[in-house]
Amino acid sequence: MLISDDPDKQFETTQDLRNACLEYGSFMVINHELPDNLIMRVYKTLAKFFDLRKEEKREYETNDPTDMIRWGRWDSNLISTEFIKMVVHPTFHCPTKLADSEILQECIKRMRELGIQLLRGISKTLGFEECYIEKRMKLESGHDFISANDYRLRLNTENQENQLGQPPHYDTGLLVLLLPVESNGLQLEHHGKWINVNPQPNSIVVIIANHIEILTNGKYKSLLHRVVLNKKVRRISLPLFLGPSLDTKVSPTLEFVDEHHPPAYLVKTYKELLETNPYQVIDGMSCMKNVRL
Ligand SMILES: O=C(O)CCC(=O)C(=O)O
Ligand SMILES: [Fe+2]
Repeated sequence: MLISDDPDKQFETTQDLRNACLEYGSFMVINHELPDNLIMRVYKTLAKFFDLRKEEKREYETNDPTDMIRWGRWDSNLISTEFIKMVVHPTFHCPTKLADSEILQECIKRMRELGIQLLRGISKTLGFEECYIEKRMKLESGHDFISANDYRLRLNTENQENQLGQPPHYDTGLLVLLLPVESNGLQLEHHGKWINVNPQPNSIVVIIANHIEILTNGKYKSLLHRVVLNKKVRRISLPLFLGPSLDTKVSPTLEFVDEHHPPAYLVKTYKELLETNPYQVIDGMSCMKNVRL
C-alpha cells in the first residue's frame, strides 16, 4: 500500500505507519516480495549451519572486534541461544561453512530493498521528502548486519517458565526487519507490559531501532523487546539490522528541536557509537547509554 498508485490508499497507509511508529515502535509488513520458497531455503541453510558440530563453528568464535563474522552461544540457567552474526552491506560476508550462501544473499538483498521502501514511508510520516532518511543516513553505503539466532528446545531444565532466548534489549541501527517465522517467542514492551508478537503467516515484523530515535529527537522511540523460549519447537530467527553508513554523523534533525524539545542526544558517527560496544561493527547491542544527554 505504501507504494500504491492510489493517493488515498497511500495517504491512509502513511497515517497507519505514523501511528504504529508513535504508539508501538513496531509493525508488520504483508504482501512483500519475499517468496515462501526463498524464506524456507534460508531457514534450511541456517539450520544446517547451526547443526554443525561445535568444533566446526568455533572457527567463527572471535574476540577480534573488527571481524565481520561472529559465532557464539549464550547458555545459562536463564538465557539460551546460539547466533551467527555477519556484516552484509556494503560488502556481503558469510561463513564458508554456510551452504547456499547465494540464497541468503538474495534474501537479504530483498529484505534491504523492503527496508529502504519502509524508510521512505517513515520519512514521509515525519513530513520530509521520501528520500530524506536514505540521503541523510547515506544508505547507499549503509552498514547492515544480520544476526541469525537459534533457540533450541531445552528439555528437563529447571526454571523453564522464565527462560529467555534474548534478554530485554533495544537494537542498534535504524530499522530491524525480521524474516517471517512460524513460531512465536518475540515480545514487545508496550506501556510497561510484554505483549506477544503473533505474526500473520509470512509477515515481516519491523522494529524501530536506536538511530531513528536519535534522528527524530525521541519522537519515534527505539523499542524494548525480548525473546521467550518457545517450549514446543526449535525456533530460528533472522533479523536484518539496517544502519547508516559508518561515517554518518547521527544527530537529532533540526525540525524536532525547539525550546521545549532540546537536543537529547550527542552527535556521533555510527562507527563511534558502535565502537562503544565490545564487538563494534558486529554487535547489535544498544548504544543509547553512550549518547543520551
Ligand atoms: O529472535 C527474534 O525474534 C528477535 C531477535 C532479536 O531481537 C535480536 O537478535 O536482536
Ligand atoms: Fe533485537
